Amino acid sequence: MPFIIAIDGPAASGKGTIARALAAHFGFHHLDTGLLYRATGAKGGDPVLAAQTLDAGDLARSDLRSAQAGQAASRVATIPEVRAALVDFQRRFATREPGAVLDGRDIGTVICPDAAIKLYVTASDQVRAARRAAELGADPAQMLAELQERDRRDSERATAPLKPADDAVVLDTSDLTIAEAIARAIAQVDRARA
Ligand SMILES: Nc1ncnc2c1ncn2[C@@H]1O[C@H](COP(=O)(O)OP(=O)(O)OP(=O)(O)O)[C@@H](O)[C@H]1O
Ligand SMILES: Nc1ccn([C@@H]2O[C@H](COP(=O)(O)O)[C@@H](O)[C@H]2O)c(=O)n1
Repeated sequence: MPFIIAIDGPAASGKGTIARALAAHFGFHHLDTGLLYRATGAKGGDPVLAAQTLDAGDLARSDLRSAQAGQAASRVATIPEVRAALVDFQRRFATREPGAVLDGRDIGTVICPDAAIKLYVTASDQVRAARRAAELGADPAQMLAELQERDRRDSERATAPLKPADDAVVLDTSDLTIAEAIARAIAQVDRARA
């Protein structure tokens, strides 16, 4: 039975950083599910058709990490038919042996409700904006507005809104270095595997 690690949280909280590190540490597969929504938003045309026909080329586009791609992703992510088109791929990925780490917004609540361990990674708005601004070479105030708008849309949508699963472990990385955050996440997974 594959071991599933579900990681959710708001934008730029450090989910991807932790997910990649956990996958490397435990030898698991990693899926950044946000990339599916970013690619769907960037593809243009009918978003439902875009989600239904996503291919490897769409996911390899070089412009998916931009703030604009994040905004487009969060708009198409409010469409229930778009979300439905992406469920099977994510659930199939989660069955890969020996285990899988998926990070996103609804992994612990909708995609993998039976995951062995669920982490909800968060950080203060200011810290997240500063980190993303440094990463993209952008203005922190502009990043703050962008993240808050995206978080609001993600939290308020009717289908699969961003929220911690009832049984998620909350990991606030505001005052943690990357190494500290990863060490805490590894400790949580070790506990769940014991
Ligand atoms: N604990 C930390 N301390 C300092 N910087 C961090 C920490 N965790 C992550 N970062 C940095 O913050 C930025 C955002 O991290 P990351 O991409 O992992 O977030 P995310 O939650 O996956 O974002 P998104 O939801 O937009 O995909 C990256 O530049 C990353 O290197
Ligand atoms: N499971 C998920 C993952 C992502 N989204 C939406 O995509 C946007 C971009 O995600 P990033 O993780 O790359 O920032 C995000 O703002 C969500 O709108 C989602 O709905 N569900």
